[in-house]
Amino acid sequence: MTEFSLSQLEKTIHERAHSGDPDSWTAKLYARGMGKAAQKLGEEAVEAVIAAVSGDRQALVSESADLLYHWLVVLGIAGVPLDAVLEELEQRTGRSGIAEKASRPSSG
Ligand SMILES: N=c1c2ncn([C@@H]3O[C@H](COP(=O)(O)OP(=O)(O)OP(=O)(O)O)[C@@H](O)[C@H]3O)c2ncn1[C@@H]1O[C@H](COP(=O)(O)O)[C@@H](O)[C@H]1O
Repeated sequence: MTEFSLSQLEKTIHERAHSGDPDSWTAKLYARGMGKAAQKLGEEAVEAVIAAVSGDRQALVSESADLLYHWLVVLGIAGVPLDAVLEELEQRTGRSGIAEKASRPSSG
């Protein structure tokens, strides 16, 4: 199990975005703005879908990494912290009733 976390990547993205390093892909994406970053997010999502339906496990791993990176860039440009998304997901675990339904004995 890796120690790496999305929270760590979010911090790296924030640092690189404001680094002024001309070799930084993150800084370039931030400079090009939300339109380009969102386009890249969409492209990576499509590539992940293609990998999934074609059964290419290694490509799915790689495209998923690209997808998560570009998703964090889009969140960063939008000024939405990763924590806001995690809190939303956390709330849904209580709101959906899925856990309650799963623990309820079947009536049939
Ligand atoms: N996880 C990533 C990551 N995943 C993908 N990419 C980059 O995303 C780009 C997407 O590749 P594409 O071939 O789709 O894009 P392209 O064809 O070059 O671009 P367009 O023609 O679409 O404009 C590549 O340049 C990849 O290097 C990433 N760039 C950076 N990171 C992380 O961000 C950190 C900081 O990176 P820099 O900002 O480059 O220092 C790195 O240490 C990594 O942890």
